[in-house]
Amino acid sequence: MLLSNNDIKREIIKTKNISIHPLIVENIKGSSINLTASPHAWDIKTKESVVNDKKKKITIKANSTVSIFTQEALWVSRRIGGTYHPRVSMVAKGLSNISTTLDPQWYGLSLVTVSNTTDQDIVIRVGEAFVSVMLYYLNTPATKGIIDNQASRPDLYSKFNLTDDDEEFLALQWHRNFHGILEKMKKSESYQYLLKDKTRFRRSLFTLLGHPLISGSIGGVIAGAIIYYLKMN
Ligand SMILES: Nc1ccn([C@H]2C[C@H](O)[C@@H](COP(=O)(O)OP(=O)(O)OP(=O)(O)O)O2)c(=O)n1
Repeated sequence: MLLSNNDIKREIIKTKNISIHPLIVENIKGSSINLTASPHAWDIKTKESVVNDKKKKITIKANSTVSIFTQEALWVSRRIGGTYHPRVSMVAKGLSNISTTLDPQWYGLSLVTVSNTTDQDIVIRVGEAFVSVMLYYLNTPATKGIIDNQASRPDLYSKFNLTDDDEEFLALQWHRNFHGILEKMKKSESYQYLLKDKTRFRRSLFTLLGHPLISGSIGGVIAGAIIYYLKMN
């Protein structure tokens, strides 16, 4: 089942299935969450950084491909999986599709690779939302402990020529473990803001009654009560 904005917000508040830091509430859309570009990005051919000196712009040269780290680190539990998609506004500029997967139990930054299919350079601003993640509840939880990849993908970024800044950021511990992401998120103003508003994201009684297990149980209790009443008379 695809998560709506209310599902995502509710899960973030509960901290049992999703954590994200930094949490930008405006980037939670109807049925996805947008992730933003960090100042850590490289051309996959030259291996060099494609971020300008002021750390404000990422330039994707004509017909080239770059890997960009998201600013956000994400953790999902065994009950959630996801898919990465480009934003329509990015595709309209001539950037390629991004169709990759988010495994249950993943934690870390995302390294998103995107190609410029045009013969003109394309700029992504640092902090600009450039990829959407759609999240799904899994029918049954994935097997505990199966995580194929290391947090924030050192297997992939170690191939690039990292600047001092890149090295410093990628060595930070908070985005490399589940607790670090959770603790940072919980202390953030945006999390506190969501928390204050939490009653808005609770499942309504109507939605809960629609759940097969709950409606079945209520039906059973009512049927039992009727049978008991009829027997007594
Ligand atoms: N654009 C993306 C998509 C996913 N991931 C993270 C989250 C995923 O849970 C994890 C693993 O994704 P894949 O399994 O697709 O990675 P690989 O291509 O390395 O495959 P495999 O795990 O089979 O080696 O990488 C990422 O950093 N950037």
